[in-house]
Amino acid sequence: MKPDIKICGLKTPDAVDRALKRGATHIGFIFFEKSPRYIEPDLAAKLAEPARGKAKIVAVVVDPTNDELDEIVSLLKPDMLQLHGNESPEHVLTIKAVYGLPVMKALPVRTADDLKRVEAYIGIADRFLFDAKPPKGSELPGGNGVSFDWSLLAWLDGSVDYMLSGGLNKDNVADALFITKAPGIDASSGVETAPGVKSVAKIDEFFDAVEKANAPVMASGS
Ligand SMILES: O=C(O)c1ccccc1N[C@@H]1O[C@H](COP(=O)(O)O)[C@@H](O)[C@H]1O
Repeated sequence: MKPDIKICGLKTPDAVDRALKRGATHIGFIFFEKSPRYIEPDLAAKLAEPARGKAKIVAVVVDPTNDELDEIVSLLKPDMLQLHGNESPEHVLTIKAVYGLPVMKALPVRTADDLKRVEAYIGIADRFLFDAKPPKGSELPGGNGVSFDWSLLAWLDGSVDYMLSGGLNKDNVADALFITKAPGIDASSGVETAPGVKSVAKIDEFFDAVEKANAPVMASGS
């Protein structure tokens, strides 16, 4: 089945346009100030306009304060919040109750033990996003361009809805899909020429690779 595809960390109209034209189901904006992909909420709102009703608009936040969320939600009017910090299940519940938006909870993964944290969010998070643990010294909780051992996801109960992220690019996405059968995938630095600089050519190559991975295998004829 064709996975949902999220292109994250968008900052320009041409990158938004290309992601939409290629069939992105989700587009993400990063509201973490230390990130090279950080965008002001009012600019994100303008960029997101062409996506309304076509792709889900995702606000990516990290241990957000109420003031931050108030501003982002009122300006951007996202379809979904991606919580990419250490938000507890209780905090996720509160955020959902206050803003009435679905939440995708990001969890960092390095070992099978890391996936045990899923349980605490079942029935609370609407979806999970599994990302690699940040490398030592990185100031970013996500967007580091590193992958984890995808075979770990075989431990998951099939009912867990998630997006796979972490270093996905045109060269590895077919393997990632083959190994995980992920219901969603998320790419950011893998479609950039430099940190925070999206490339329409790389977005195209990424979608081409996903389409190729999903193409039905034709039986060899006569
Ligand atoms: O991209 C960022 O800078 C970022 C900052 C803070 C939280 C999350 C961030 N990005 C998320 O991480 C995944 C994986 O990124 P990558 O593909 O490994 O570069 C990305 O898709 C965002 O959802």
